[in-house]
Amino acid sequence: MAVSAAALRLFPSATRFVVLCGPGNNGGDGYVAAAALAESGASLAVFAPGDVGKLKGDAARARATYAGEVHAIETYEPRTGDVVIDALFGAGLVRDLPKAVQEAISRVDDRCLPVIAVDLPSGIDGRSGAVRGASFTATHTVTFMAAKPGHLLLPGRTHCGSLEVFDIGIPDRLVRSRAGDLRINTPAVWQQHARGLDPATHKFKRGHLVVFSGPQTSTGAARLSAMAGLNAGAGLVTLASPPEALAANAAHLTAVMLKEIGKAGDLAEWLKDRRLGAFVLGPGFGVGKKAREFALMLCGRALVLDADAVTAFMERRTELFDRIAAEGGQVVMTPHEGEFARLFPEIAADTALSKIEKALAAAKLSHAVILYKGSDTVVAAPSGRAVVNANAPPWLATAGSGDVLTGIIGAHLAQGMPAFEAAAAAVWRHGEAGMRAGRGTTAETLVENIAPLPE
Ligand SMILES: NC(=O)C1=CN([C@@H]2O[C@H](COP(=O)(O)OP(=O)(O)OC[C@H]3O[C@@H](n4cnc5c(N)ncnc54)[C@H](O)[C@@H]3O)[C@@H](O)[C@H]2O)[C@@H](O)CC1
Ligand SMILES: [K+]
Repeated sequence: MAVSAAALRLFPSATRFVVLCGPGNNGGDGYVAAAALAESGASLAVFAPGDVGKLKGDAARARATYAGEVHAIETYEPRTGDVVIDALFGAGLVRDLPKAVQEAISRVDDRCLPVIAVDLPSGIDGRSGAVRGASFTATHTVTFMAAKPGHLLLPGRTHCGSLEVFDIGIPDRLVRSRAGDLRINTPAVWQQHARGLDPATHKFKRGHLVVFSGPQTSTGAARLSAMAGLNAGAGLVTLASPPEALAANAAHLTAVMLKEIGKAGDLAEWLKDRRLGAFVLGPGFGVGKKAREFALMLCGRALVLDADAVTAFMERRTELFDRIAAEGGQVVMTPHEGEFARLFPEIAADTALSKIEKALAAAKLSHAVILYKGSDTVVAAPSGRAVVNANAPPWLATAGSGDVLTGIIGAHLAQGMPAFEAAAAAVWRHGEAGMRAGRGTTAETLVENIAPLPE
């Protein structure tokens, strides 16, 4: 009923609704929608692959509700004015689409016909968002109970069009028990921890964030993180700079403070100050021994390891993971796809795993919260909790955008948020900042558009 209502609402001027029904319960949903459309008086045609007699159980009962004729899918010739209702495969897709279905998809694509997908666009794997052989690209998708990973993870998300989640009366406790510790990243996930941050409080209580600068010729990335940290609410931000980059940094800083930290010895001395609440290491820092030394010294604190600080451990990751486990700090790592593959090559190469499962495996192995970046960023904790982010506009993919994100995480850690919530809230705020900054945003305008945490 929800599918037929969406079809009539979205395409009142359709000359014909074409319902494509598959061999399982997704097809069953299609027959129920077809019966409802027929009852409304709409012009209608139904096509199905293979032998309809094979339908079993609920799908067979659903088939019986539709009294009209069912044609072989091979005979479907798309016409201008058709609106396709794709009820071929949903949650039960287990392998690549059959040839006859792939051919029907390409005929529909050639005509650029609008498609309404039932549950998932056929061809999209609901668990991973992967395309199995081919897939419809829907204008609108009607799913039931809850969004599935395949609606949010790429490339699945780009095939769904607008997503409608229709409540079919399954109790929330059952949905939650099946979803486990997986959520869409909304403020509800971390707001409880954000509420504790009182903006009226003393600047030391709002947390002191330290960002490490790279050498003289690559200082910009760290300054972006530092500025983002300040705008995101850290009370104090200090840029820790090697001596040769002090002048370059000083020329560009006002509210952010500057401190000379050259060697590991300087850092060891400075770390005695427990008011230093959180640390950002990696943006523009340089890949090498110094990055490793600094990171290992910081594993017991609240720490974001990004970019070069992630890559630096490519061949010596056990050293880092063991230290994180031993020191028990609040550590967040923020790899993009390339960095993820460098640090977790065996996990990255496992094609059976979804992005969520990859992030969870990496979190477990590293003992850190993993923020696996992309337009479908996943944040995963060693405990098995995970969120998928969905508010990021595509124009966030701009130079320096990741450095801004890192700074926001740092600000949250400095204010005492636990690592998972700090990372999830930062991804969300970063997405919001991108929306506020609008198309054509640069990293600088992104920093200016970081809004206060929602109340
Ligand atoms: N609680 C639920 O599970 C609900 C399910 N519903 C509908 O039921 C659907 C899931 O039903 P099913 O589990 O029957 O799964 P599907 O209808 O998605 O497909 C399963 C059928 O297709 C076959 N199949 C899978 N991949 C194939 C491939 N590549 N080539 C050829 N055949 C293939 C399977 O052997 C099986 O016969 C959902 O997507 C949704 O539309 C809804 O009616 C609401 C409630
Ligand atoms: K479908």
